[in-house]
Amino acid sequence: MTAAHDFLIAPSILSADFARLGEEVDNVLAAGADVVHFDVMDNHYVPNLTIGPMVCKALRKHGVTAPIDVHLMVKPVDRMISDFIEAGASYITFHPEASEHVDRSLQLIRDGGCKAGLVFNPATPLSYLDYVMDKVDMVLLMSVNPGFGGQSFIPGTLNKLREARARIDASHYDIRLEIDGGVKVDNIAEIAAAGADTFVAGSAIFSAHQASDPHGYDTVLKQLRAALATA
Ligand SMILES: O=C(CO)[C@@H](O)[C@H](O)COP(=O)(O)O
Repeated sequence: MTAAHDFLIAPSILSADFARLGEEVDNVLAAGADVVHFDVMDNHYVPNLTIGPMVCKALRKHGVTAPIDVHLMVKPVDRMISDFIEAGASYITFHPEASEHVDRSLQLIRDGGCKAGLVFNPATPLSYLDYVMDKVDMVLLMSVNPGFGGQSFIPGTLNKLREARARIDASHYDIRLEIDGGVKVDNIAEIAAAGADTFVAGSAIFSAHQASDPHGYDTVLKQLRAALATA
């Protein structure tokens, strides 16, 4: 199991104010976030449409140096992989059922100098990892059905996390186990105890910054870390 100090918190910018995206990203990173989680939706693989490589490039140009974790919810995936490599992504993850050639897509990501990952919807079996564990740097378990922020954590994901953690530990590869969907201050410790080491949180973080609480991001990130310390 990953050491507690290795927990990473990745705010999902899906819940940020897109009209002030650069400032929003600066503020969550200044408040102690580790990674920028970047949700790409195509209104085909998932029923929503968000942002593409130009926005990733713009964040790099704006001065963001933190890792950018690009979650591709698109089909097909390979063209977007090349574009996000060029745009400055750090991690690129995709859904295996959205790629005709999973091994090739993983290799494309690594050949471009990025870390590669597979994403599992709540009902997608972990068996997609068979035969490609050596090409994976990240396993991302969705704890909601993809497409929207603000949904509730699906409790069955805890058992799936335990199963994924066992697979990763048995593989002896250096693979991060990320969880995405409905992560909050009151459930993050239980999620960590089930094996996750990287935590995407959208609404929990971005809803914390309000006019009445200008330090909301600091407060919620401290609360998430304090909860993780108990895991
Ligand atoms: O990829 C997705 C949704 O498809 C997520 O990254 C959500 O954006 C997480 O939002 P919260 O559940 O934390 O509000």
